[in-house]
Amino acid sequence: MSDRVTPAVSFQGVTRRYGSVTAVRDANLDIAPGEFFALLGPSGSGKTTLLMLLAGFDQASEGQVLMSGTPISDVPPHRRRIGVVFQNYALFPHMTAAENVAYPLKMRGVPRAEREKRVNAALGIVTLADRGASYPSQLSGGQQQRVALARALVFGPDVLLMDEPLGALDRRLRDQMQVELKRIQHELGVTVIYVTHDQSEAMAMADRIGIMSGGELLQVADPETIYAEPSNHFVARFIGECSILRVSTTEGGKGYEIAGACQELPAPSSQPFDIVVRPENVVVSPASKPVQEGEFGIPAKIREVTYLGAGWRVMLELSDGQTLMAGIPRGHQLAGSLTPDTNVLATWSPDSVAVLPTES
Ligand SMILES: Nc1ncnc2c1ncn2[C@@H]1O[C@H](COP(=O)(O)OP(=O)(O)OP(=O)(O)O)[C@@H](O)[C@H]1O
Repeated sequence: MSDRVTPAVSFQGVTRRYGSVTAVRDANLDIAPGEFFALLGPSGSGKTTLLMLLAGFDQASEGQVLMSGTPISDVPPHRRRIGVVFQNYALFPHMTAAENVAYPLKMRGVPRAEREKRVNAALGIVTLADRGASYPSQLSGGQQQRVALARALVFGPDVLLMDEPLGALDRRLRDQMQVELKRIQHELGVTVIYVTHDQSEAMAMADRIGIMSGGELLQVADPETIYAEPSNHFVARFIGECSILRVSTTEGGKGYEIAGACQELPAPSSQPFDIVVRPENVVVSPASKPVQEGEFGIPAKIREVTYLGAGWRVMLELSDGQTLMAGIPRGHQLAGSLTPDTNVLATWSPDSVAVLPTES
């Protein structure tokens, strides 16, 4: 993010404790205006707590939260210019869609004529202009979530917080809504902070992702960087599939060795280290194939084969017992002979792996 732009949202040294539980620990994070930021992590990692602190439904134990450079601890939730959408829509069942959307405006004392204009515009944005008179029970899950979104957007918030907003929808509808949400965000230029535990959703939608575990922000980066250069084992495993292999350097430090296979390749100075290998970067060849210059090659044995439709996922075992996952596309020369106990050669380009410090 550019240094010149005042962040729409900043968390500065934010910690939140509940008795002996530290829900968020020393969070430091700047989110740019108009950014789509995903908070991704397993259940209980502190994602919702961060949102609640920003929305004003909770107070930090330490540190401060700023919006557009101004600390907001004394600003009540309804004055923070933040819209919130949760997984369970939280629509009022006795109000029509239009009345639901009008509610925040009514609370803010917006006159009737202006209210109607804005409600129609908000329902138009979520492509429900013709359903204003419907009650929530007459709408599908996806439509109800659109109404909730219109209600969060109707007063023109600077920041939109979404906590697992698509969690209750089936896969197909979720994919559609992802595209829709991106369109709306683009159209309005609103800053979005989006909580999810679904890594593919975060990858598909976010400009940047913050990975949380145990109350800590482990890595904040764009999706490509998180995938290609995870900062530790947890991030590597949480985002996509991978194998993490223990590596040692060869004598003289001129190369590295995995399960007895050596290659003259540049190695990091801290030893030993691990590498993260993504299955799509592993090429599986007949065992007799020689290793080409510039690639890392290692003999392996097929342990398990899983058919995925578009190809196969194979689990390979190295001579020291480490496992390596590889993707085999349809039409691959070994497609017909992918059987357990077959000896193969696994190769990859050293550029395609991430290097990580060893973790015990
Ligand atoms: N009001 C509270 N009182 C006590 N502990 C709480 C409270 N709110 C959250 N916690 C604890 O703080 C930790 C973080 O919770 P949080 O809801 O922020 O996680 P999350 O990542 O949003 O999880 P999920 O994906 O399940 O919603 C958890 O251990 C939770 O039990």
